[in-house]
Amino acid sequence: MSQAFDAGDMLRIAMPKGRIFEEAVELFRQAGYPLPAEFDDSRKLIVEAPQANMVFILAKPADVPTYVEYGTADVGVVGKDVLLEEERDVYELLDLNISHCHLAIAALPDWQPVMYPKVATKFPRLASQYFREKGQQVEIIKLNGSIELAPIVGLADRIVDIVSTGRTLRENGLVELEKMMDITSRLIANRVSYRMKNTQIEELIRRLERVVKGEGVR
Ligand SMILES: Nc1ncnc2c1ncn2[C@@H]1O[C@H](COP(=O)(O)OP(=O)(O)OP(=O)(O)O)[C@@H](O)[C@H]1O
Ligand SMILES: O=P(O)(O)OC[C@H]1O[C@H](OP(=O)(O)OP(=O)(O)O)[C@H](O)[C@@H]1O
Repeated sequence: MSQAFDAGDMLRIAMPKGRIFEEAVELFRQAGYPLPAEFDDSRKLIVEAPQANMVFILAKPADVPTYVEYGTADVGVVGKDVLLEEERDVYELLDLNISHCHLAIAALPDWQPVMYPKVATKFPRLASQYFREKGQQVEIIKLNGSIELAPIVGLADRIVDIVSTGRTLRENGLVELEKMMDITSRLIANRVSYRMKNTQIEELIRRLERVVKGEGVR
């Protein structure tokens, strides 16, 4: 493997680009880790925060558990939805209580029960497991985004997708049929890093936990 990425003794943190990013950066700052202004407006994918002794790997949300499982990152921040879908071998350390949303089943208001409903989703594993546990046979259609489109254009009878404000469902004329689970973002760790960098990681958990609980740092 290439040695191009040498983080020294800095803690390597996989951060999801996208909507979790800002909240997670704010959380780390509140926890007393000085993150450079570069974070707020940059296209760089590796950002060092020397004063915090951290280096951040900015990845696609769905790839964060992969970087952590393979030990390219020591810890990572990821939505519980992605964590369950990816089924990576990592430790889940802390509920960060950010990026609140829920996973739901939705459809057009005039939906009809059919024998083998087609279900479009970005979360094929989670959706399959959910319907299997309910004893319902469905056909899962994996999509990569704009899931709400599927019932409108006739690709699927139902969708399994993230709902936050409900605006996307509303504006596309869909209704929520069933809430599947609440989702927040989690701190995860590589199993070996958790042992080898235990002091650093435990300190990170302790500081983040205090912010999450609203107790402030120290
Ligand atoms: N509308 C939302 N409101 C709040 N949190 C959300 C919302 N949608 C998704 N999330 C949470 O944020 C995480 C990242 O979502 P985001 O939309 O940034 O990425 P994505 O759409 O999964 O990735 P990509 O940009 O690669 O398509 C999700 O895994 C989920 O936990
Ligand atoms: O309830 P709301 O507040 O409207 O948020 C829900 C929407 O947000 C997410 O989509 P995202 O913006 O990530 O786009 P995507 O369809 O490309 O995944 C999710 O997949 C819903 O479409």
